[in-house]
Amino acid sequence: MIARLDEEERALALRDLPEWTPVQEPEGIRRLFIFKDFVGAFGFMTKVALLAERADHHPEWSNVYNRVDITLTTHDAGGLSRRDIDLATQIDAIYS
Ligand SMILES: C[C@H](O)[C@H](O)[C@H]1CNC2=NC(N)=NC(=O)C2=N1
Repeated sequence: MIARLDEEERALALRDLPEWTPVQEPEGIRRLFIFKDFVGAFGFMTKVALLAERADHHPEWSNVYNRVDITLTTHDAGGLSRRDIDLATQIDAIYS
């Protein structure tokens, strides 16, 4: 069972993820990614999907044309966990 981060752990982890915004219901973090066009957005989604499957940790996301809106939360923990932080870090690396 993966643990939900407490307030202090969450604050510390989010220092290194300045582009991600804390959200509630579900408790998690959210970031909007913008691309030149749909091909850019979908190529990014393909890479994230492979990462997510490898980590057995999956994003809640939506795509409209060149925009990808991602929320990371851990259903098994009922909130934000280390898995979300790890996946967000990997997603940022793909985007940059
Ligand atoms: C059985 C499987 O390992 C679990 O359901 C995994 C899969 N992917 C998951 N993804 C996310 N975001 N949260 C989870 O709790 C989760 N659990």
